[in-house]
Amino acid sequence: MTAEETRTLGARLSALLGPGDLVVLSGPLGAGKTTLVQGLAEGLKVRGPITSPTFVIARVHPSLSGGPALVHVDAYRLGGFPEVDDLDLDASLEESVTVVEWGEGLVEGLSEDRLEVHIERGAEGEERLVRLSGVGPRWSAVSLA
Ligand SMILES: Nc1ncnc2c1ncn2[C@@H]1O[C@H](COP(=O)(O)OP(=O)(O)OP(=O)(O)O)[C@@H](O)[C@H]1O
Ligand SMILES: [Mg+2]
Repeated sequence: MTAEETRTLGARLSALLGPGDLVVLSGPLGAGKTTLVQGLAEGLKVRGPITSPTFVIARVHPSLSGGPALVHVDAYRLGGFPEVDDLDLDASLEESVTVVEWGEGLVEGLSEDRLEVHIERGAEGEERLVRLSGVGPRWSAVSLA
């Protein structure tokens, strides 16, 4: 899968997402997490650009189409719970789609429901393995195939 195809996957996934949803992205450095968020942003029609934050850890991308905003968080530099709490993600959670890179083990407390997306690099250059799993009642009846 190319980076463009990862973006397309993100755009397709965005069709499943609405206000209140939490997406937790995991996978090693350079796996394609931010690339997938770029696709989500396209699909959600929010204001870009989606970048890998250097200093800013959470960025709000307002909708251009009257839909929910995208809150993009990169928790890579966050040390743990106190810092996550400082971001006040719960304040925007209900009306936004919240997507957290490196959020595993940090943000599960925000919501009983979450969509987990794990991206692994394959053996060759652009190869990627993407695993989706929904947690909680919100996702129990949603087909992710
Ligand atoms: N199939 C693919 N899917 C996604 N990215 C790919 C793919 N093939 C190649 N790439 C390239 O790999 C890089 C992925 O970078 P990206 O910033 O999306 O990763 P990341 O998981 O967010 O990294 P970080 O952990 O540093 O945040 C990009 O340069 C992208 O062009
Ligand atoms: Mg990234």
